[in-house]
Amino acid sequence: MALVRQRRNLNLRLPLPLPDSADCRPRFPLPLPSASITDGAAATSNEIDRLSDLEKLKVLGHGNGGTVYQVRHKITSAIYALKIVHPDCDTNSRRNILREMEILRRTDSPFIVRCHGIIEKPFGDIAILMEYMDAGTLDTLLKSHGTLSELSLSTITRQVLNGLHYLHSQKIVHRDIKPANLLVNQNMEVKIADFGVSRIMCRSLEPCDSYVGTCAYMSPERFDPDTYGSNYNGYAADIWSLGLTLFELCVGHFPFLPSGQRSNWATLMCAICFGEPPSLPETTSEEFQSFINCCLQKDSNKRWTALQLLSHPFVAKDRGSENQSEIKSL
Ligand SMILES: Nc1ncnc2c1ncn2[C@@H]1O[C@H](COP(=O)(O)OP(=O)(O)OP(=O)(O)O)[C@@H](O)[C@H]1O
Repeated sequence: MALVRQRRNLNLRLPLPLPDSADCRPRFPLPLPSASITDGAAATSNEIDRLSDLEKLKVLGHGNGGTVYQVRHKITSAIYALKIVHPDCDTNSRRNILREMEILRRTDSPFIVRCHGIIEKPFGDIAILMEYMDAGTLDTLLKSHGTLSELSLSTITRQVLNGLHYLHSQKIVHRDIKPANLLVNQNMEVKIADFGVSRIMCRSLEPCDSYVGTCAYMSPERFDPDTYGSNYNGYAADIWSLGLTLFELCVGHFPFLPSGQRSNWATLMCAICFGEPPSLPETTSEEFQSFINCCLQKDSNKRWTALQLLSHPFVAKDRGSENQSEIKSL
């Protein structure tokens, strides 16, 4: 039975806990992780361990089981994103947040959204304090600014690949790569977020339960492992999802569906498993078409890894300076 994620607007009545409650102490002493990385994230004290030190400014969005707020640290005035999950959320949402906490505690990369603290009240709310990404997600960018140029996509791709290569080297599979889970800031830094359905692999050939994540971005081997690569281990599936994500950011609609058309789960699954992988319009460069082709190999064994893709001509050339003026206009 597929565990396809559904968005729900939960009625979350979540006032921040009262000041100085001993219950608000984090179970994991901060910093989380080491503060030695200089990635442009807001400077943080070593211990932001009280929700009462944070002032809510606005709601940034709602996810499964929780709400993300923009908050200001009252002492340093630094701005963060705070994800609060209500204790009454369903078991699935609670499992997802615990998984997300576990992964955020382990990760330390400029290409992964940084966690500045995890604050838990026993039997109460769980809050994750993250760096604030001030330009939203690639999904919101697509909706507000339209499709992205190849130059921007190349810069975005390099960053996401670096993030995926880092995660995969740590034996973490994301399992839900899509535009809405790639956060972006005004410097056009792109970071992977939302580890709610991610998985830490213990053994390299361990199979992964395939029916989690967002159905539309799932790879053929997640539906049919025997036909499309014998063993679903998740790493290659992240690359497939990246390919579809870039495709969507380039053409403006989900690749397996013509613009504006909606589909059900079964139709999508048939298109992914039995149809040809989508091809980019001929107006795009050969390099980009080749890159997408390397990501969207239906046989997962033929799909390139994140490390291999980092040397693909579409991303290998750093066009950062060329890209600056374009980025500023976004
Ligand atoms: N670090 C952040 N900086 C800025 N905005 C953020 C940050 N984290 C999340 N958001 C915003 O909050 C929204 C909700 O995020 P959240 O991770 O709770 O859920 P989601 O990814 O949208 O859904 P779900 O977790 O159910 O898949 C995001 O879509 C994004 O717009």
